[in-house]
Amino acid sequence: MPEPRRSTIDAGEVERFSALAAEWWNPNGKFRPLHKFNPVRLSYIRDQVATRFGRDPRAARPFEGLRILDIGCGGGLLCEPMARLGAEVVGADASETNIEVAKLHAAEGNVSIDYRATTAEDLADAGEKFDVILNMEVVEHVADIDLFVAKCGEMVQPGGIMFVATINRTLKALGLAIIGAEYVLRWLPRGTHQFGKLVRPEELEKALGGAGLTIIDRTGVTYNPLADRWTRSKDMDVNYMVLAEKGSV
Ligand SMILES: C[S@@+](CC[C@H](N)C(=O)[O-])C[C@H]1O[C@@H](n2cnc3c(N)ncnc32)[C@H](O)[C@@H]1O
Ligand SMILES: [Mg+2]
Repeated sequence: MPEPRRSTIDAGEVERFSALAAEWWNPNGKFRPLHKFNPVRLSYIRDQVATRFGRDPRAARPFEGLRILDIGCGGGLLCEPMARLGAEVVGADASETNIEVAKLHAAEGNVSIDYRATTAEDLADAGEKFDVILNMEVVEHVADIDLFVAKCGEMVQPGGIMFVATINRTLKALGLAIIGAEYVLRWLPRGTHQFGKLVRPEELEKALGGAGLTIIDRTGVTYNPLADRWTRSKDMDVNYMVLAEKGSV
């Protein structure tokens, strides 16, 4: 008998996000933290993509001609700005409800995005390729991180790049990102993050390496309570982002 096909879907996780789908575009709702992350992650993505692909970040549509996959796109908080920067965007999420919300919002704003309710494994197995993959706040919610990263890696064109944002598995992250954010400040619903599923940078690096990608940049993302703003920092103990590249040979 053939082995059952491995899947990246953790049904409980996908269900939890589907149940909150109406909240995606509410800047003060359950996804407020993602809205608050947007300025820092967008400026990082814009600057890195511009550098790696030789674009002028101040141009009106610097991402023209680039094909971008936003995997685990949720309501499309990153897909829309990517499309506005000129990219051809595929937004994919395992939750059909999220994709419905994302499609409606893009239609209201007249933004063109190819939204699909699917997984990384199905896209990769269909032979899809991208210049840039955004893998933001997803790896800590999948069932099989090595498979997920491997399938995303397969879809990166030689010379292409993948951004990964997640939360480190440290005691500081347990205190700030779980106890602080879910129980004390109530920024996120309780149970959003499970400590055991958080991802250490070296684990991510190993999974990326197995997928033929090398980390070329890394940054911490930390909260500044006085400014109520997230900024880049050297501290990768809690939230962090890495940029990985697939060699062009
Ligand atoms: C925390 S949200 C991040 C949304 C978006 N990337 C952002 O940062 O604004 C995680 C998303 O990943 C999706 N997801 C979870 N497991 C997935 C999988 N195996 N394949 C694709 N999407 C998945 C969930 O449905 C959810 O929308
Ligand atoms: Mg998360």
